[in-house]
Amino acid sequence: MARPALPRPSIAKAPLARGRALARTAGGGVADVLHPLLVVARGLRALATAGRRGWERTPRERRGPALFLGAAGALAVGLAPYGPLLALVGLLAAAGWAGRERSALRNTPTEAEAARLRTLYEALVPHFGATDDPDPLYAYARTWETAFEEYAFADDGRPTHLALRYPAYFADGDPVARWRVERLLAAKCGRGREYRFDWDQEAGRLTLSVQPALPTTLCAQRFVTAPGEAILGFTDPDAVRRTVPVTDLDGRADQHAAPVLWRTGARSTEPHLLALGRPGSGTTTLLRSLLLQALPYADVLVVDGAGSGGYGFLHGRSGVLAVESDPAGALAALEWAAHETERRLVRAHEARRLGQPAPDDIRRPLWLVVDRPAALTHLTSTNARPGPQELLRGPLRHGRPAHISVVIAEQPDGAESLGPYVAAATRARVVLGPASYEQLHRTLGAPPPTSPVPDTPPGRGFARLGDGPVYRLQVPATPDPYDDATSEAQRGAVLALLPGYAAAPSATEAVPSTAPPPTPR
Ligand SMILES: Nc1ncnc2c1ncn2[C@@H]1O[C@H](COP(=O)(O)OP(=O)(O)OP(=O)(O)O)[C@@H](O)[C@H]1O
Repeated sequence: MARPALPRPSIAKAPLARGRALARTAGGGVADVLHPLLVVARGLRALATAGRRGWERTPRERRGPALFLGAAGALAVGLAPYGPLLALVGLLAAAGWAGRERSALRNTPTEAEAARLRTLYEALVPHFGATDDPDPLYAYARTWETAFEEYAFADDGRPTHLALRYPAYFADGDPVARWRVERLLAAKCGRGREYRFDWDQEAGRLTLSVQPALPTTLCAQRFVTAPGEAILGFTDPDAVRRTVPVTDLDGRADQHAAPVLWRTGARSTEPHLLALGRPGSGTTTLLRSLLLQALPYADVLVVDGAGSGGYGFLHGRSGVLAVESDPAGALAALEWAAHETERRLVRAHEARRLGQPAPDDIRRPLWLVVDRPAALTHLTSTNARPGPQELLRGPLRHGRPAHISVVIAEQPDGAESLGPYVAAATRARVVLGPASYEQLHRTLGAPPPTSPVPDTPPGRGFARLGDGPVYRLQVPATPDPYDDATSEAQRGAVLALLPGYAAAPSATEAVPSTAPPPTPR
């Protein structure tokens, strides 16, 4: 990328160099005198940040008691003889320790570590250096100490933390320029790990840190959510403000996890969801998880375009209108959904005209869950009936006022054939499994917060709701209970969430298997 030319210095070089040396000596002296103060200030800042993070991570219901305990402790210290003085000394000691710990990030590196830092620095010169800068931060003639402020290494010698300064003229607002630097650092620091890059644009500082894997020990269960809320999966504790109590696969209860919550319904700004993932990445599992969460308060209609059979366990359950996995039935179900959307809109409109509340038969939410609609597109040409895309249009366009949520799962190569309408109407997005930076950026509309890695466990990916931030995501395990490979514990967990069988006549009969007339319910 063309870098803007820098203004040429207007003063002579020798006086400039002398002045710079003088400034450096004076700066060094002042830094020595102020060093203890700086350590304490840095420690105070670290303590404040840790306190804020701890507070954000504390579940709301525990904040009251925590506040009470804190206030009681402060009162006890205030009333004790010499209490405030001792507290101040303690605080300064703790700040000194925290500040000292932080500066330990910059211990003298071993020879191998120094070589690694030198390699990193030199690799960054083409990106951060500029030939017309008279005093460049990055140049082959200089050393890494000029730009690297903090670093830490794992036992295997690979960097786990790096904080560096970059020049003001680097285009840090340009995602492509940033991505080039991130890709380079991820490659040089060691592939196969997930790196997070925090660009402090105001200070011109970039921090790289290795991200721990998201826990994969959560399985389907009754989550504490409001009607209309669905948990897409779980993310980093510091990425969201809310936590929910969960029980993990080992049966350990009383834990809290950070959910990525998707709000559906009439007030949702992202009423429909699109999940993309390569085969085996876990999109069917995500859909199963969402269906089990929706069933307590909504009717669901499942269209299994690929005919995977992964939803068979839902057949006949209360609230399950139909599970269609053969192409003809799938198209008929989509046609029914299109008519049902119209019916709901007409009924809502009538009620509004008469000044009455919305009638009961349109209030119960309907979830239209479509797994791999692209597999159905070939039917359009042979049957001369509207194809899945056209049939999805009504529910996608009018779903919100009609209380209809559409959830679509597709493979990345099939997403192209879904057409622009589906892409425009699905503002809640999930990408599961391995995906390139470009794919993630294109699908989510924003760069991922961490460098993508080639090997991810099933159900691992990224999620974005509308214009919000991009979250790392791990979907809770929700296997097909009729699959032989499913463990007893997971089978029991899924079956426990299923509603009872629908009383005869089954609601399934509401969904005809041929092109239907509008069906009043
Ligand atoms: N969140 C998860 N936690 C644990 N295992 C998972 C998760 N998601 C998927 N799996 C496992 O990965 C495998 C593939 O999952 P799934 O069938 O959901 O993938 P898919 O993307 O729908 O692929 P396909 O289209 O091939 O069915 C299954 O064995 C499933 O149990």
